[in-house]
Amino acid sequence: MTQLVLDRMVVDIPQQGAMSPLTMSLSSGQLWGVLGPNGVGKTTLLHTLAGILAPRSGRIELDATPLAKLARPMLAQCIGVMFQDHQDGFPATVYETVLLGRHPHLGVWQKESDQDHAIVLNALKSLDLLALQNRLITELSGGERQRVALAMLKAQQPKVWLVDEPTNHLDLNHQVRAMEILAEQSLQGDCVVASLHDVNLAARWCTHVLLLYPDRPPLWGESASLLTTDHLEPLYRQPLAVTELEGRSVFVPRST
Ligand SMILES: Nc1ncnc2c1ncn2[C@@H]1O[C@H](COP(=O)(O)OP(=O)(O)OP(=O)(O)O)[C@@H](O)[C@H]1O
Repeated sequence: MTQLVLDRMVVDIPQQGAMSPLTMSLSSGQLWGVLGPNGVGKTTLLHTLAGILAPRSGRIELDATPLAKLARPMLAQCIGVMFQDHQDGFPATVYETVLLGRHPHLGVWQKESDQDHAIVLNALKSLDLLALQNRLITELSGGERQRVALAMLKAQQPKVWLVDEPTNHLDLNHQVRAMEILAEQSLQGDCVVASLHDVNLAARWCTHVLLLYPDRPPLWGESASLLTTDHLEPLYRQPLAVTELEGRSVFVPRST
């Protein structure tokens, strides 16, 4: 059982006043959607949960150990991060890039094992990338590059997944595939946290949501109770209509 515990944790958003503290637990088996308008701090929150940025105040613990005290190799094995922008430092192939996901699990001089290669092939297959495995990542489309980033994260096999806008650039079929992979991982016992702009993807797949408002305290809890027009209209400052489809809520913008 993996648990990321936030105790009165305040995200340090540059040039902003004090944000409301978050006291919550993110656990194995949960798929969290972080929702909120542009600039509210979703990416900054994910970077803070990854230990890349320090919180302004409060504590974050991974399985009862303060994040700041976890050794870097352990952090790299346990927490996987997918950033919004992918910086391609050098022209590696798709296969080589996904293989990098295995590196937190290898010793300094250790070569990748047959098992590592099998994990990489499985990740490539899941993201529909087998045919592209020998292509240079610098020559891929935005959506193909996004799928490589997700495959690399899958190959890493972290216990905690922090993914920033996982469906960015993806066509409808691959959006569904990406959300299915995140849901599968949470069902297999990982803790998954994804920032999302599509409230309908959140309603379909997320078990829990964290709603970050620019002008009122955040709300968090089970998706079924929080994803309502009462909570979402002030979140986006957008009137919404809601309907039921296949037993789920579907939100549509209304004209003002
Ligand atoms: N390096 C930086 N220096 C100064 N301000 C920054 C920096 N990075 C982010 N910010 C500011 O911090 C705030 C939160 O940014 P963040 O990227 O976390 O928002 P977000 O909710 O992920 O937005 P979006 O939905 O547009 O991706 C924004 O006002 C942004 O302008």
